[in-house]
Amino acid sequence: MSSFIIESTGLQKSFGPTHALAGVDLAVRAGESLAIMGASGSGKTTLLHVLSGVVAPDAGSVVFRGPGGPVSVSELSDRERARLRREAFGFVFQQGLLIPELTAIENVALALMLTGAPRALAEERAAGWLASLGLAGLESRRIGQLSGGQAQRVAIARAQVTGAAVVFADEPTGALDSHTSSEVMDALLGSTVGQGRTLIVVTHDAEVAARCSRTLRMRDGRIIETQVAA
Ligand SMILES: Nc1ncnc2c1ncn2[C@@H]1O[C@H](COP(=O)(O)OP(=O)(O)OP(=O)(O)O)[C@@H](O)[C@H]1O
Repeated sequence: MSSFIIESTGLQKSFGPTHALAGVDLAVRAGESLAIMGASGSGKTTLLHVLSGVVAPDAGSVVFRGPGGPVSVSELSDRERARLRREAFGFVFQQGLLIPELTAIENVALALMLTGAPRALAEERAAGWLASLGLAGLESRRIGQLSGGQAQRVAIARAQVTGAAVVFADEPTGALDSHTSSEVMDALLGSTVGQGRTLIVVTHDAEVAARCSRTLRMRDGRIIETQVAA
C-alpha cells in the first residue's frame, strides 16, 4: 500500500484565462511537513484549496488515504467533500475562520460539535488542546481580547481538535512578528508532525519553510523546484 497520505496527479485549475494550476503532480507522506512557496499569484493557495477539497480541479485527481481507506477527493460531491474537510482535515489561515463573538474555547469546541460531538465532550477536548498550546487561563476570552499569536494558537487548536489527519495552513504566520511567528510554528509543528500528523503550509517566509521537512516552489501554476531539508 502506498505510504502517501495525499497524492495528486495532473491537477489543473483555471479562473477564466488564468491557469492557476497548470499540471501539478504531488505526493505527500504521512507525518511530513511540506512548505509551498512561490511568488504572489503562482498558484499556492489554489493548490492548497484543491488538495483539501475546498475547490474542485478542472482536471486531474486528488486521493486522500485516511484511516477509512483511500478516498478520491476530486470525485466526491460537494456535500461529501464538506464532510471530509470537517472530519479529516484541519485549516489554519492568516486570519478569519475564528468567530470573534465566541470565546477561545467556544471557537475550538464548535469544530468538534460540527462533527456531532456533544458540547461537554467538545469543551473538555477543546480545553485540553488550548492548554497544550499554552493558552490555559485564556479559555473565556473573546478572540479580539487575544494577541495575534494567541489567536493563531486558538486557530491551531481548532484545526486539531477533531483529530485531523492533515492540517492545511495558509500563511499562518503572515501577520506576526518573527518571534511570535517562531512560537506559532513551534505550536503548529508540535501538534501536527510531532504527533504523526501531516502539515501542508503555504508561506512567503523562508524561516517558516526552513522548519519544514520539504519545500516546493511554484511558478505559473507548476512546481518548479523541490528541496528536502538536510
Ligand atoms: N476565485 C478566483 N477567481 C479568479 N482568479 C483567481 C481566483 N483565485 C485565484 N485566482 C487567480 O489564480 C492565480 C493563482 O492564485 P493563488 O491565490 O493560487 O496564488 P498564490 O500563489 O496563493 O498567491 P498569493 O501569494 O498572492 O496568495 C492568480 O493569478 C489569481 O489571481
